[in-house]
Amino acid sequence: MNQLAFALPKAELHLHIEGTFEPGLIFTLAERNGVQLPYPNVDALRRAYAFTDLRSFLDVYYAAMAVLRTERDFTELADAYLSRAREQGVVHVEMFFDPQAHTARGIPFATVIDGLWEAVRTSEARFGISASLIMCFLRDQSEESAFATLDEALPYGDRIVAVGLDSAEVGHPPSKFRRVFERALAEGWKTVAHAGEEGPPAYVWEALDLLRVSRVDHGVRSLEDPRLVARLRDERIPLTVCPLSNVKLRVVDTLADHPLRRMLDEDLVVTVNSDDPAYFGGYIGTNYAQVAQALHLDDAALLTLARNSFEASFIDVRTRDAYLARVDAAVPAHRCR
Ligand code: HPA
Ligand SMILES: [Zn+2]
Repeated sequence: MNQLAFALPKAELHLHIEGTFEPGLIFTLAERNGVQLPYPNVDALRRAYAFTDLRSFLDVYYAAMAVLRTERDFTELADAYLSRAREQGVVHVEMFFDPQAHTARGIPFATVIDGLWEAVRTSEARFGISASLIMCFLRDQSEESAFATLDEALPYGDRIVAVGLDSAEVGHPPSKFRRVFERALAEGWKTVAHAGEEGPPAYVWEALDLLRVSRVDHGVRSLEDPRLVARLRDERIPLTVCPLSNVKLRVVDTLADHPLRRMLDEDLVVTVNSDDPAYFGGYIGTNYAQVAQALHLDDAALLTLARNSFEASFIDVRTRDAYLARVDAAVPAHRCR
């Protein structure tokens, strides 16, 4: 086992909290809330995890969320992630949540954000992890629905560090949400967006130019466009890459085919993250370890990935420097410098 992959202090920047929903907790909450799932038991649910693309995953991901009903449910979901994340070396997380996936089922926005906030607010003290929230808009929903969600979030503005864009990518370009993101920026939120996961490099350009994102989520298809690669490198725009996710959703055939090493060789500010770890076969330390093995990444490369995660984060400069010092202290100097 690659112990450094787990021991390195890391920031997790691409993590859907609803994607950390483990089968055991799904069925516990289904029973507690009296919700009938379309899967009779854990084994049947796990059999549905044979994904062929992003859409086939999202169908299961949204189905499981039907059991999340109370503030306590959301707190328990986030607590369970934070507890596992600590074991994987996470010291800072900026977690996505999908309010529209809940409000569309009649769960009040306040229930979602109050429940998550309880876990986020107490995370540093209980888990040694600084945590923040990124509110994502579902790109396969309308602009109008995104605006309504933004309005609901305004009273909670200081609990949200950025807005993002997720769900089914192809056919829903960033340009569809230009006006929503303009408003979010005017409200003082930073912006990020999933782009170049299944969608073309043109979507990454749109995310940069129209949504003014601080970083690109996934972005692996950027490599198809040399001008885009040059721009990402020159402007040091981070990419939050999720290797195990890319294999599970068939963005790449195997980890050995993953473009992460090429992205590092291109001097891109690339980070490694877990996306939806309950569904994709591993949390962040496992992503580091497996990609290191498949792509023959040495300790110096893992160190770069961990350092990049803090450079790419939204934490203030002084805290970031303190985290970077912890990263350097975790690596015996003779091993990679
Ligand atoms: O990997 C993803 N891509 C897009 N939307 C998502 N929502 C959860 N995970 C994902
Ligand atoms: Zn994602």
